[in-house]
Amino acid sequence: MEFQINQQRVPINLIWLRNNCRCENCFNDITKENKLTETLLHVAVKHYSIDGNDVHVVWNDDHLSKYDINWLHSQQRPENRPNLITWSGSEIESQISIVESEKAELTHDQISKLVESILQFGVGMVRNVLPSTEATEKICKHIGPIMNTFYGSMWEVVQSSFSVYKDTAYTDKVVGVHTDNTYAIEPAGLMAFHGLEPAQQGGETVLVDGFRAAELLKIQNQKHYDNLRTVPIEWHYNSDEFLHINAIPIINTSKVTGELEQIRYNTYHRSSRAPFTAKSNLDDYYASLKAFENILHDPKLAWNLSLQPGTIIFINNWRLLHGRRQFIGRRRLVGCYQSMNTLLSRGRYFKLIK
Ligand SMILES: C[N+](C)(C)CCCC[C@H](N)C(=O)O
Ligand SMILES: O=C(O)CCC(=O)C(=O)O
Repeated sequence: MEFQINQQRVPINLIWLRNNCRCENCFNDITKENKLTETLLHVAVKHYSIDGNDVHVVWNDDHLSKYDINWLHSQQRPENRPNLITWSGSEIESQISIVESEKAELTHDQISKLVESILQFGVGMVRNVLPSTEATEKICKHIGPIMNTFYGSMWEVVQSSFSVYKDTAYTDKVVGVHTDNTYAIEPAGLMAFHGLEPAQQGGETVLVDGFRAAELLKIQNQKHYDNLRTVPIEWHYNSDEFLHINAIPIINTSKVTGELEQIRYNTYHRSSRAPFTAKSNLDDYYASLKAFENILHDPKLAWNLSLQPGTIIFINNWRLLHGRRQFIGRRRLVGCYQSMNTLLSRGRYFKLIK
């Protein structure tokens, strides 16, 4: 049905409209929960009227509904998120938000700026933080709850943990750019790193914008892009009692908007199972994978930085790939994972997403 609203003809589905009535019998305005326990299908409008910003509807069963015009419009489209700005290399350093904390406290505006930077660029920083796990945790909790995984909640990257996790991250070797938890059903959305004890030599961090890499792949060869977007590939984490396996494509787009949503790439955790595509397509798939890796490893895309005590870097683990150079001597990072739900919820709280 089309409603004539402010000289505009606005197409509205009546079943949607009736099942989203906001009156006190249909909707709990305290809990924001629907009260209708099943979908009402056989609905018809007896008549409707417009009074300023309100649309009044009388339904065929004489039920009365009132809707705000702006709300009606807003519910016909996906939520708006800050414009994604993709980047290559260290150009990004001057664009991201770097907020200065005071005694591991952040103001409302500082947290909003940090979350906006992470939503836009995939990265943000907090400086002037006491070089301790406790101060790091306090800052991270300003964004929201910390994820507790088999690595623990606040975790550290030190070589002494290798015997538990048996993962290259817990060595002094180079770790190529990757996203974490590719083997998980839901990878951590946000990673915080605080370099409490930089190595004597080496250990620098490398960041790559995976969305920029995916954009470049799509421009270079749509078939390569489609291969990585459609073919599930199996990832695993296999260490004593930690046995995680999941098969998900490398490039994942939103089912609502079609926009890039998640990059999952970690060559260390790619399992031995063949990618889930026709055997006849496997050679092409590996050519697509190689083309993407060539882009990921292009020095022009890399932002090389050194994590120093006092600065926490927050990265969107669904978008940015991180890695590190090999190092000599003792090196200790602390940090945590936080969920994508937490990051996006904070974006809504600060009205960055609406
Ligand atoms: C970040 N933290 C120290 C907890 C884990 C380090 C290992 C991450 C693992 N290689 C993965 O790709 O998920
Ligand atoms: O050691 C680092 O800088 C990062 C290690 C790593 O890749 C990780 O913890 O996921």
